[in-house]
This record gives sequence, structure tokens and C-alpha cells, in this order.
Amino acid sequence: MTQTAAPPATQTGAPHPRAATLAPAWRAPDRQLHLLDPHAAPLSAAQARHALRGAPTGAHLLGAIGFTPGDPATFHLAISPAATSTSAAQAVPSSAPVLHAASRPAPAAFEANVARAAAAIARGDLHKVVLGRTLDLHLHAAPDPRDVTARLAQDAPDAFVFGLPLGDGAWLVGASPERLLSKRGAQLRLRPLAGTRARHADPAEDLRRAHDLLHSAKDRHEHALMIAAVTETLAPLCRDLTVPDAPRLVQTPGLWHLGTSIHATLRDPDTHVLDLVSAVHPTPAVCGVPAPAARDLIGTLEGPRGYFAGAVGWCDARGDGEWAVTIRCAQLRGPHARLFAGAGIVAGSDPARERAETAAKFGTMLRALGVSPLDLEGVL
Ligand SMILES: C=C(O[C@@H]1C=C(C(=O)O)C=C[C@H]1O)C(=O)O
Repeated sequence: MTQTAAPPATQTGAPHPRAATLAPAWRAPDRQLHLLDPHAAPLSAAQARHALRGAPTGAHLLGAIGFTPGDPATFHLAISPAATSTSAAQAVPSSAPVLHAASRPAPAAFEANVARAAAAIARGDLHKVVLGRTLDLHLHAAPDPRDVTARLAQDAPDAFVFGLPLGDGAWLVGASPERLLSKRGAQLRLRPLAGTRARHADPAEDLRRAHDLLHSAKDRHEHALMIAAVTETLAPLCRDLTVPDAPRLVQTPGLWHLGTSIHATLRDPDTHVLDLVSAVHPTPAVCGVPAPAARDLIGTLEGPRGYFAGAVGWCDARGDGEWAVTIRCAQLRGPHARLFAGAGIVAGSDPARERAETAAKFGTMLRALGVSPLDLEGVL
């Protein structure tokens, strides 16, 4: 196998033209990675850094860590596609019949959870909590995870797209719009998101929704809580920290978000990206404020999240890397798909709107699986 002498140069601008058909295990604006050995057993967090030391030049670790340290983590050796042989992905079926669908909590129970969280916030127990739910689909035929990843890459050119084997035939796939943290030498970049509107097919209505989001006091408050928490975590680790005063609109194929691009310079450029990920994760984008109270409430209302709302990304032998928040994702095993979505709850959150927001967020994976939301009436 040919090996690259050094990691490939940064790609900016348009995504790699072959990204849509090659089904990478990781596809981001900056880098694309394929598994070194797609049949290798996943590595634990403890094995991972050791494995990178003995790996070919240019190898990366591609991994996913769970929401809490008690949740699972999985790592693989990966390499940029110039050094791998790749095969074109198969066409994805345009519609996948669903034999059975169920969401947990069910729609009404999720709304009850939101009301309960909003009451806790009104009492002053906490300021923000992100509540999640799952959507289990039993499909007529087992989707090929590589085809699903290829479809995600096609649908969302700016997203962090991932397709990782978890062992036992299960895969974690998704297209996250949220940069948790990238590190290159001393330079850090983050782009946390909080505040969401579903997009609309009519351009005028779509713009109205974007404008409404940008000027919503509730969403700006939700976003500000998160930026304050992330800034507080980063400040002791960084020399320079540049945080814009106001968020900007971020668009995905199905949603508008509020996002803030943060740039920072590390005091110690040798800090490993995985140690930085552990320091900032989970941010209030997926957990809440204060974090301990939010984590407790999530544990009570949802139980363990596993990989959902964790972090997914890569690191290289220098300790540089790029990590996204594990959202807009699903776990696939044979004909079964479990999709995940969550929404941030603050004072004034409306249960029905928050449920609708999670339904819209399932859309990323539903499109990639070829499932129409119209087939899921009453479940979303
Ligand atoms: C939790 C999710 O998304 C997060 C919550 C958001 C919000 O509440 O507005 C926005 C983006 C993400 O940080 C998800 O997509 O499942």
C-alpha cells in the first residue's frame, strides 16, 4: 500500500469532488479519511493512542466517544484517500419502506419531559438542558452503511460526515453541522451551535424563519448561556481567545442554527486534541447549564445516551485533530436504524415546538435512509 509521507494539505472551499461517491469514513471541509482496514476490530480509547504510535506514516485515529465517560468509545486507524484504494458506493434507494417505527420517548412523553424541564428551570434548579429522543426504524431491507454515508456527504457538503463500524455489525453514521473543536499546532477553532428553526421550501418563508431565529430573545439567551460556558472552559488553556459578540446564522439542508466561530491560541501547543475534547465536552449545546444538574436531569429523563451527543473526529500523531459533536446521526445494525435528536430547553421553551424541532432534526438521517417523514405520521 502506498503511504503518504505527511498528512495531506488542507483543502478549503468546495468539498472533494469525489466525496459524494467514495463513502469516506470521515468527510469534512478540511480532510477526508478512509479506514485503514474496514474489517479491523474497533479499538478502545486505551488502545488507540498506542496503536497510532506503531501505525504507518500519515495514519490517523478516527473515533467516537460517548456523551459521558461511562458511555462507550470506539477508535479505528484511518488514512487519507490518496493512500487508500477506494470503491464507488452503490446507489442509495430513493425510498425505503419502513416495517415498524417507534420513538422514545413517544411524542407526548417527550413534550411532558420538556414541560418538566421547563418547570425545573422556572424553579431555578438550572438554566438550560438539552433533551433528546430516539427514533427506531425497522426497514424492509438492510441499508449499506457506506451508501448511507455517501448520501449524507451528498446532501450536506459543509457537514462533518462520519461512518464508523462499532463492532458486531453495528455502525455509527451521521452528518454533524457542529464543530466541537479543531486543533492545528497552537490554533484552536470551535463553532458551537444553539438555537434552531426548521427550514421551509418557500424561499420567502425560509428567510422569515432565519430572521426570526436571529432576532429571537429566547434563542439568543440559549446561545449566550452556551458561549459563556465554553469561554470559561477555554480561557485558562488559551493565550488569545476571540469570541464574536453576536452569533451568526448557520444553514444546513434542513435547518437554520445560531453559531459562533471561536478562535483561540493555546498556551501549550503540545496539548493533545483528545485532552482538549475531554475538557470542553459535553458543551451546553448537548448537555446544559450548569452541567452537573443538566446531566442528572438527562440521566433521569432519558437514561444513557451512548454515542449520541458525544464527539466524533480524528487525531494524528502530532496530537492535532478535528472533532464534531455527534448529532444528526444514527446507529445502524442490519435492517434496524436508531436515529437520535435533541433540543435545548430554556425558560420559555414550548413543548410542542421543541418536539417539532427534534422531528426536523431526524430529517437529516431520514433523507439519507430514503425514508419519508410522511410515512412516520404520529411517530415524530
Ligand atoms: C442536540 C441536537 O442539536 C443541538 C441543539 C441545538 C438547539 O437546541 O438549538 C442546536 C444544535 C445542536 O447543538 C441534535 O441535533 O440532536
